[in-house]
Amino acid sequence: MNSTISDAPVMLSCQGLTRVYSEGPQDLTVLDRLTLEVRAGERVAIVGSSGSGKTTLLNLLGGLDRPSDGSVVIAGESLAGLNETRLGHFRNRYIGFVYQFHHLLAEFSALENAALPLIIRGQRKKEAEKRAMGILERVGMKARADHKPGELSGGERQRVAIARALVTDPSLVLMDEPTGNLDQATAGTILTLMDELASESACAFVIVTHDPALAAHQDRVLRLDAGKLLEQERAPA
Ligand SMILES: Nc1ncnc2c1ncn2[C@@H]1O[C@H](COP(=O)(O)OP(=O)(O)OP(=O)(O)O)[C@@H](O)[C@H]1O
Repeated sequence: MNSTISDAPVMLSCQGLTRVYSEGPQDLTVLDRLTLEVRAGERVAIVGSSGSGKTTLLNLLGGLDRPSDGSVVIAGESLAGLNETRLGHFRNRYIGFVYQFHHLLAEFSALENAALPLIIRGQRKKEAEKRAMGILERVGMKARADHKPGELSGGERQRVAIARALVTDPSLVLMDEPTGNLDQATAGTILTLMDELASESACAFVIVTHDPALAAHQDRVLRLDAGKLLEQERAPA
């Protein structure tokens, strides 16, 4: 970790984080007293085999699911203390999500989709769309801004979802395979944008990925194994 990041405030902290699924015939402990700390401006990749619990972890970090035990604290706020309404406001204010299924609204244009978090926050449409257009330009989607998701390719939809996640200037961005649908050149554009945001606005990133190149590009790589996160040794450059 470079010294600027190690001095930065903690943006995300998990202590004793545990998730047990009790729906089946046997309890399944997917996360087992896991610890995680991510600082402002830091980008952390989470890797691990299929079924190791990466999506489960991401859902807990984003407050989309509640832990069986332990805490998630983001920007000093413990998610356990927030009811669903306040959690919704908190998410809109602090967290950007990029999920594999990007959940763009089919009847809205790329621009309207990207502007939506700002509209929800109460910003005027014109201002929201101006800001959204700026981000769409940075992900190479300005020329397609008027198109609806059904008229876009998978990679283009992914870029709109990334623009939507970043439009609010969030403190923490949670990403699940963000470059999964993208060719190398477009993935490179997204990586550059993430680098810029991490340094410009001290945004913290937690990125779940199977892509070794994407993982290696981040400040730290953590492997999820047997319910815990282990620091992964880096290959020498
Ligand atoms: N709602 C649920 N109820 C019961 N078990 C679940 C539930 N969600 C996930 N699991 C189980 O928890 C384990 C972890 O699942 P999870 O989706 O978090 O893994 P993952 O690391 O994201 O996998 P992949 O890389 O394949 O997406 C799996 O064994 C899965 O079957």
